[in-house]
Amino acid sequence: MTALLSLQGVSKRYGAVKANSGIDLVVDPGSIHAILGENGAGKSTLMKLIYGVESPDAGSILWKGQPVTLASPADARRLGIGMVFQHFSLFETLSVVQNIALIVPGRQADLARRIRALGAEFGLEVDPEAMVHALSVGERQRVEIIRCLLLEPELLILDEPTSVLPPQSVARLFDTLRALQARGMAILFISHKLEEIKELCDTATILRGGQVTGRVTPRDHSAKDLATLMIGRAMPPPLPATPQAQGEVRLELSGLDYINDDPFGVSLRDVSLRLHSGEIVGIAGISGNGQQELAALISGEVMRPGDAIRMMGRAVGGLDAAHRRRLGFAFVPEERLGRGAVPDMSLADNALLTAHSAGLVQRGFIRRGPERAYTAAIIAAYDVRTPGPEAEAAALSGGNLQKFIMGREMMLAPKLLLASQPTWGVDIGAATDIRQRLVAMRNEGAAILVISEELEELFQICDRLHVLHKGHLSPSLQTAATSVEQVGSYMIGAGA
Ligand SMILES: Nc1ncnc2c1ncn2[C@@H]1O[C@H](COP(=O)(O)OP(=O)(O)OP(=O)(O)O)[C@@H](O)[C@H]1O
Repeated sequence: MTALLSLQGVSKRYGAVKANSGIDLVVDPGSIHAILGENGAGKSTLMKLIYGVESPDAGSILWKGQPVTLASPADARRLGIGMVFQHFSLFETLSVVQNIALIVPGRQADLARRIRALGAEFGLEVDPEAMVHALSVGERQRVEIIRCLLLEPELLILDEPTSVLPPQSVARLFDTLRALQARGMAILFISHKLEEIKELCDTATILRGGQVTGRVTPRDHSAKDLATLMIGRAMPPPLPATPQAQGEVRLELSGLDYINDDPFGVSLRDVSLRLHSGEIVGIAGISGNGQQELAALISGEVMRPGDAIRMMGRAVGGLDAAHRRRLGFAFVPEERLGRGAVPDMSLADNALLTAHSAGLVQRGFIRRGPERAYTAAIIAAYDVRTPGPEAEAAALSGGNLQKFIMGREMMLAPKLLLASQPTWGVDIGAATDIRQRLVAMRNEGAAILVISEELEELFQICDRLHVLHKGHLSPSLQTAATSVEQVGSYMIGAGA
């Protein structure tokens, strides 16, 4: 059988960083092939070379046995290669169908019909007329996947497609991918979720430090084995949460109502919760059920004067984000690039954005030395793989940028931390580390609110859980006394 795609000795460097070196890869038609590796191992770079976003410095790429030069994604698409990116590439001010029409030929009315049909067939429902800015991360990803499928590729590259999908959608997506495979499509699948890889993929290529370090059949290995192969060492054991006496209330929402004037947004109804010092409370739920709105109201991105939101004992509804931070609040937003970090600014300047109170500014001037030292400390403590504080945020791999943003906020030792999707895109070793640090902060008395779609994560670190569904918050559930099934039924609005 001629390989659909083969790479021979492919290398790519960015300055001093060898992102890929001497990579050999063979992708057969109709196979689902995983690319495994820790954050910064070079997975995304490799996919960019295959999709024509970047050109290799050395080596060759063969498509159906013929050498090809992929000078742009348009070249790759012409051959039959489609890609869904980890960072979304949709225009916020256009509707779903308008975005798709930029790449997929056809009249908008026909496209809208096909979008609905594909959505229904593959469990990727999305309203073709919805404006992208009003969509949740999960919905945006659905749009990206649909856009690719409409072009009927022979090779589909998926860069962490499941990281924002709820469990039910992951199962449906896998059914979709198997159906596509049965029609002969090959799939390159990047994920940090090893159980998913074992379930879905026929073969896996493991990268470490930009080189291929192994080729395995994932089904024949335990997730623990795969993790060890990937990170080159054994995983640390989880840190148990020590029981805590309940401390003071650090965040209190009482009957919070929020009428969203965006017709595609979610309104919040009568949301109440209390978060004490020394506890981690999780907000579970499928994305697009009010998580963005809740985070915006708590962080101060959206202000609503009144008494419904209290932080550290003060009504903060009318205070802006900077003011809330001065009370000891820190925030990790869901979107890393854009909200979490300014892409074309250095890491040092990105650190300054929220850490200026940590002695980095004097009489209005930035103190470059302390700024650099502070950033270097984040990089070291959180194992952020980057050349240093001067690197641009956009040059970091997705997981490393997430580690940096989490580190930046946790280094502030806040009294109250709100973290949305704290380990999104982070490899299993680093995710374990971030969760351990959250538990350690809690053990030292911080109050932590975690918004996550990963139930496993929430069950692992939270003392209590609430579930958000269509803007309603479930009652508080003690993690030790609830079950995945009970939380799952709240997630789909079926109550307890
Ligand atoms: N545009 C760029 N400029 C400079 N360095 C880059 C650029 N893109 C990637 N790199 C570097 O190349 C290396 C590989 O990054 P890549 O994004 O391919 O990793 P990854 O395996 O996909 O990681 P993740 O799991 O975190 O997404 C990293 O050290 C990264 O910092």
